[in-house]
Amino acid sequence: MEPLSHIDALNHRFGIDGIAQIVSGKGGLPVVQITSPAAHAEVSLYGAQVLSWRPAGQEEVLFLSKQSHFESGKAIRGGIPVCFPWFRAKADNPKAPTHGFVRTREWRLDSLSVDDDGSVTLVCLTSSDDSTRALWRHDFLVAYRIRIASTLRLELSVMNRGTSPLRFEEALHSYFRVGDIHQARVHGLDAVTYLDNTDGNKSKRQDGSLALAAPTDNAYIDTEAPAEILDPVLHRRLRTEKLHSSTTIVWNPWQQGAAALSDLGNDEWQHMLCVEAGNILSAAVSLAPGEEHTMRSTLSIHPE
Ligand SMILES: O=P(O)(O)OC[C@H]1O[C@H](O)[C@H](O)[C@@H](O)[C@@H]1O
Repeated sequence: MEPLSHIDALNHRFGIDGIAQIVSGKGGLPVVQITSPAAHAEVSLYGAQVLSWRPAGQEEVLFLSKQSHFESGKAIRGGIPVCFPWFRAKADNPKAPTHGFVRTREWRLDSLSVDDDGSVTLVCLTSSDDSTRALWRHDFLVAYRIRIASTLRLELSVMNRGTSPLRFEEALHSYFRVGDIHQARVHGLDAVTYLDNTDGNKSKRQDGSLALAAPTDNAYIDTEAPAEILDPVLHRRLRTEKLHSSTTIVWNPWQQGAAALSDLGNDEWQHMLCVEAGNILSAAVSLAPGEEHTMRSTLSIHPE
């Protein structure tokens, strides 16, 4: 008998008839496709990256670039990349991959199940090996629990499996689809201090809701509160709630930044907005040997 292909073997072990199957996605990367009465979703095992989430009766919530690479060694532009164990460039090694190494490696699918309430949960794992130790010397296990329903709940758990303390940054780098970036507003950050990465990380204070009008790369600090994107064009409000995340990053490269990104189409920046749950910069997380930290982000969509 012929050995099963990687995708067939995953399906054989984890597929759920009529609800979840593993398919060969773009570039041959394995993708878990979920179709339940509550939502449709796609999760790439490469990066454990949610690429699509469409609650029943709603339009697609996430932005995915039409020009994205789908290729081993390159990041997928869009959906919800997982950034770990550093965010942006690695402070002591500018040659290391930006946002860490877990978004450019295939994760292991650990379980796929339907819960009593009809929601579908998958758990993906990744852990230290020689290739990660070459970039970051620590021993770790990351478990990512993705619960797909009319809300999308993401829980990223990091465990220190080594014998010395470790310190890491993390983010769930959500790319949201918006009708028109010029008309979208972010609520929930009023009076919050942020570090403006387009201006040497100068400390500034948000006054009222955020309307973007230029390249924006802000790290809002000490913010555990929910944020909402109001989208008058798509007539919806996207709410992001979080737990054990004290940084909210808001990013849009604007026209000039987008022009420098080969994996983003010319006008696509007008239809995306990143509002990310994270712990970065001085909010990096420290774990003693054996300790574990879980950050949660819950997304929901509401008509306006
Ligand atoms: O191009 P990438 O490596 O995916 O990063 C895209 C962006 O991600 C985050 O939002 C950072 O705050 C930005 O500084 C960065 O430019």
